[in-house]
Amino acid sequence: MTTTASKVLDRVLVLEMVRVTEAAAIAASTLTGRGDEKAADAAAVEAMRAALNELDMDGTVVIGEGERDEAPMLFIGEKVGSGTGPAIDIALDPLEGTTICAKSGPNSLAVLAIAEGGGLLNAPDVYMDKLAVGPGLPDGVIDLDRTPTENVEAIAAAKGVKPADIIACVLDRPRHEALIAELRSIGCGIVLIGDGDVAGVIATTDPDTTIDVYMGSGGAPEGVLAAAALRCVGGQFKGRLLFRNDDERARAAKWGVTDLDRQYDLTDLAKGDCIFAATGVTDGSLLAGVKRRGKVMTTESVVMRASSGTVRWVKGEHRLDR
Ligand SMILES: O=P(O)(O)OC[C@H]1O[C@](O)(COP(=O)(O)O)[C@@H](O)[C@@H]1O
Ligand SMILES: [Mn+2]
Repeated sequence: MTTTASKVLDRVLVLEMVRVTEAAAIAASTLTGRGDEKAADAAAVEAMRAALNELDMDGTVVIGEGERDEAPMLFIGEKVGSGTGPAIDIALDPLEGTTICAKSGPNSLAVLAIAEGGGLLNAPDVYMDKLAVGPGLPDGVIDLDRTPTENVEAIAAAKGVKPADIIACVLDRPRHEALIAELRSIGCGIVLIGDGDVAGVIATTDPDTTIDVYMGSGGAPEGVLAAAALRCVGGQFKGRLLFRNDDERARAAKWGVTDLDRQYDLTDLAKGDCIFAATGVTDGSLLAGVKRRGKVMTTESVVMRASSGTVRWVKGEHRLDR
C-alpha cells in the first residue's frame, strides 16, 4: 500500500506528537500504582490537552474522552491547538489502560493518532469486534465473517505452521469465554491480557512478542488508534462495531456512522496519511514505562507515519529541577 504524504501533516512536526504523549505519560506516571484510575486519567488528560494547545494547528478531537456532556476535557468535537494552521483530526487516549496504570500492570500507554480532516473514523464509544495480524501475510487472511478456527487455520497455512502453533492475544473477559474455549480446543496458545488492547493489537506486528493474531472485542476508539498504528508498520486489521442497545446505535448515527454492520478495514478506520505516537506509562511489550530516578524522569516513545513507514523510537530525559 502506498500512501501519498500529506502536506497538511508535514506542517505539524511529527516529533511534536511525541512531546504530547510524553506529557500525558509523565503526568499519569505520578499516579501509577496508586489505585486511583480516575485521578491518573485526569492527570493524563489535562497534560495532553495543554500540550496539544501549544501546537500551531486547527485540531479537532474526533476520538477522545467521550461526549461533551460527560467529559470536561478532550471531548469529541473539542477544538485544540492555536486554531491557525492545518485542519487536523485527532484520535487520542491520554491514558490507555487506566486500570493497568492504577495497579501498575503492563502496557498502559499515552497514545494519539492524527490525520487530515476526515481521515479517521469517528468511532462512537461502543465495543468493536477486532481481528489483527502483523505484516507479511497474504491479503484477506483474516475475516470477521469466518470462525476463529477458520481464521487460525488460514493464518497457520500462510505461516507454514500448524494451527496449534498459533498464539493469540485476547482480553481476559467473561464475554470471551466461548472464543477462548474454541481457540484452546484447537491447541492455540493464548496470551490473556487484563486490559490494553491497543498494545495487544500492535503486539502482532512485533515478532519478539510471538503473538500471531489479536482476537476479540474491546473499545471502538482503541480500534481506530490501533488501526492507525498498523497503517504505519503494516499488518491487517478488521473491525466491526458492536451495539448493545438503541442508544449506542444513536451515538453512531450522531457521528455520521450509518452502515452499522460493516466490516471495517484498516483504511476505513484511518485513511490517507496518518501519524501515530505513543509513550509508555508502565513497562510493556511496545515501550518501557516512565521511570523516575532522583530528579530525572525517563520516557520511551514511538512515533510513526503511514506515508513513509518511518518508525522513530524516542528516549526522553526530563529534568524535574529545571
Ligand atoms: O474493559 P472492557 O469493557 O472490556 O473494555 C476493553 C477496553 O478497555 C481497555 O482495556 C482499557 O481502556 P481504558 O483506557 O478506558 O482504561 C482497552 O484497551 C480496551 O479496548
Ligand atoms: Mn483506553
